[in-house]
Amino acid sequence: MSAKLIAVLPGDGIGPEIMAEAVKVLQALDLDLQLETAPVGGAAYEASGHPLPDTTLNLAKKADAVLFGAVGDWKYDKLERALRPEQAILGLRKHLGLFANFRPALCYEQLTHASSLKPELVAGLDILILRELTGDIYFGTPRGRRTAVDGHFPGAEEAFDTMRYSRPEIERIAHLAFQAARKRRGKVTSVDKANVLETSQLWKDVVTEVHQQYADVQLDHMYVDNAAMQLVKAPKAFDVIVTGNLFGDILSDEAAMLTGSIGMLPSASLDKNGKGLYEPSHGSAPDIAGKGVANPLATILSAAMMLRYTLNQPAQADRIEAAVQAVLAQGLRTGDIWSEGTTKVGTREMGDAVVGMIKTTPITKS
Ligand SMILES: NC(=O)c1ccc[n+]([C@@H]2O[C@H](COP(=O)([O-])OP(=O)(O)OC[C@H]3O[C@@H](n4cnc5c(N)ncnc54)[C@H](O)[C@@H]3O)[C@@H](O)[C@H]2O)c1
Ligand SMILES: CC(C)[C@H](C(=O)O)[C@@H](O)C(=O)O
Ligand SMILES: [Mg+2]
Repeated sequence: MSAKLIAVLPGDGIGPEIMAEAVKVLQALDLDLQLETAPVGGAAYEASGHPLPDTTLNLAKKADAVLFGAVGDWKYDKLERALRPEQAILGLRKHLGLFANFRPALCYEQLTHASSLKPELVAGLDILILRELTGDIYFGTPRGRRTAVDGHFPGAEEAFDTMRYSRPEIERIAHLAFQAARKRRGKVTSVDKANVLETSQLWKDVVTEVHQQYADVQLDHMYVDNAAMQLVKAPKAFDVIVTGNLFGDILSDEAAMLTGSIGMLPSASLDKNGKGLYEPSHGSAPDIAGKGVANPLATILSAAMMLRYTLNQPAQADRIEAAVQAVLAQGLRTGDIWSEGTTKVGTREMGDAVVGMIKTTPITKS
């Protein structure tokens, strides 16, 4: 069988630092992978004038899977929107049809005390946020600037975006949510703002209809403001949360803190055939970039998701996840998850420790 092609897109800020560690981990597994790196985001803009050059997009399309770091930097905030680094990840999601974003929030036993919540609230936490990724106000048109003709300030400059969802877009993500719940604890919470937004009312109606095909799964609906509150009040009451693009973006960052740090939250963004892009849920963290202190575990765990979901190597994914847990059990911590009595290490040391653990605990190939 020929080598699987992985597009490696490190990006900006801490992106190259965390990606180097994930690549080391993949190389430590005895797998037939061909890793090809390409610029993306601000790095690509500097090199070629566009955050998602055709060469990078074509590599991503051709590859069996994409491993993505992070993009963005404050210095690009004044660029016209189409040229900003964030358009690279939005463009990849759109062009590759990556509509289903799985963001599992797991609180590892060793990190119970790293969460900003009381340990008993997060101990054993295992929830899955399923975020719709190619619709909603992120991609709706029209959008832009204009002169207000009504409202509180007619004649004033105003900006507008369009929130939209179509029935099939909601149906396909709802099916995935119920199917995921079947393999877990059998409960889906659909999060919306149907008390105000028509988009959300359609979301709620369609999720309810699709639920009729999954009588064995429990379905609850929750408004997003309440969901934000319940996530910090009683996070373990959730199993699968399914929601739209904007609410999912916000709730997944909130859920990250239940696990100890945003540096722990991996993600998989899948198309209808299971092909995917894998990236940490966090951004390029310009405030700590270049210092060698970023937590590489979300990216390393994203590589594990890639092995499980797209490359059909579940045993190798297990191996990475077990190595991460073993390293945490040894007491190694990057600054974001450090607590009294543990050992603070940098990005590279953390990656080296995971690689070392993988090499000393080999398993049979899947
Ligand atoms: N998918 C992506 O590429 C992606 C995702 C989110 C934000 N961004 C972009 O990243 C830039 C910075 O955004 P932001 O500051 O709002 O969010 P961020 O996620 O980059 O950082 C938020 C906070 O979390 C910390 N943090 C993030 N990742 C960390 C890690 N691995 N280890 C330790 N600490 C970590 C940062 O230091 C910062 O204090 C912006 O340009 C934004 O648009 C990109
Ligand atoms: C960088 C930005 C476009 C992106 C999003 O909003 O989807 C990020 O916050 C994420 O969560 O992946
Ligand atoms: Mg986000």
